[in-house]
Amino acid sequence: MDAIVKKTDLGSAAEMLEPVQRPSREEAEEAVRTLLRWAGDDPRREGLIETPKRVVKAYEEWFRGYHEDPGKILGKRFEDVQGYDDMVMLTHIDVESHCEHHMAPILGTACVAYLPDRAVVGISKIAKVVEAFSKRLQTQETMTAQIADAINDAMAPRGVAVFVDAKHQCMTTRGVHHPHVSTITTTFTGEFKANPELRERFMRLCEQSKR
Ligand SMILES: Nc1nc2c(ncn2[C@@H]2O[C@H](COP(=O)(O)OP(=O)(O)OP(=O)(O)O)[C@@H](O)[C@H]2O)c(=O)[nH]1
Ligand SMILES: [Zn+2]
Repeated sequence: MDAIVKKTDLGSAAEMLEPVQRPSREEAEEAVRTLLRWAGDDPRREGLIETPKRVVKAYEEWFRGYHEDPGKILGKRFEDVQGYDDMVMLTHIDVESHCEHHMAPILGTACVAYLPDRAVVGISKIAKVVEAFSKRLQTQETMTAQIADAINDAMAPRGVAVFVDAKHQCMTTRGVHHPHVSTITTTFTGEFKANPELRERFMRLCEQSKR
């Protein structure tokens, strides 16, 4: 029987390991040359000469979330909102991530809502938090939970709701080849978790915004 790998096991195992050393840019480019040879091509041919450099630059963009701190992003709050205490919700937040199993793109959208407790944050910061977690190697479940946790920890709102709908290219372009499958994940905290009506309102607004 296959072993069940729990995140907690991985966490404690990872804690015992030496911290990973970030390779130099040259080493990263050399790794790309190795993969090009593995794919069956010749990294010395003209069209591929600059490819390692471009791939490493693309990685900086796709994985920049490792260098972003969601707590800091959400650090500035506004209290002068005339007592507004209803849901603040963002829809159609683009999600461009990569799966941690195959490093293949995960493409979709997110809806995020929170119930403020006195203070709100600049709405762009919510989109930035989604980016900070999506620009990493992810599973959709982890990313969804991390977005909710970060908002919860930084703002202590009365509740957070996160909905992610995405396509995994490791499933659509390879493996099982199901090109139309979408994966939906949700995380609810606080009042969203406790109150089904509130949760349904969030889900309805999410669905409506997709039409
Ligand atoms: N739970 C979860 N699974 C994911 C996610 N992204 C990809 N996967 C799945 O992770 C699994 C990895 O499975 P493995 O059996 O280790 O690898 P594999 O043989 O390449 O899997 P196949 O994709 O089925 O060919 C696959 O079932 C993927 O569909 C994700 O965000 N969440
Ligand atoms: Zn995958």
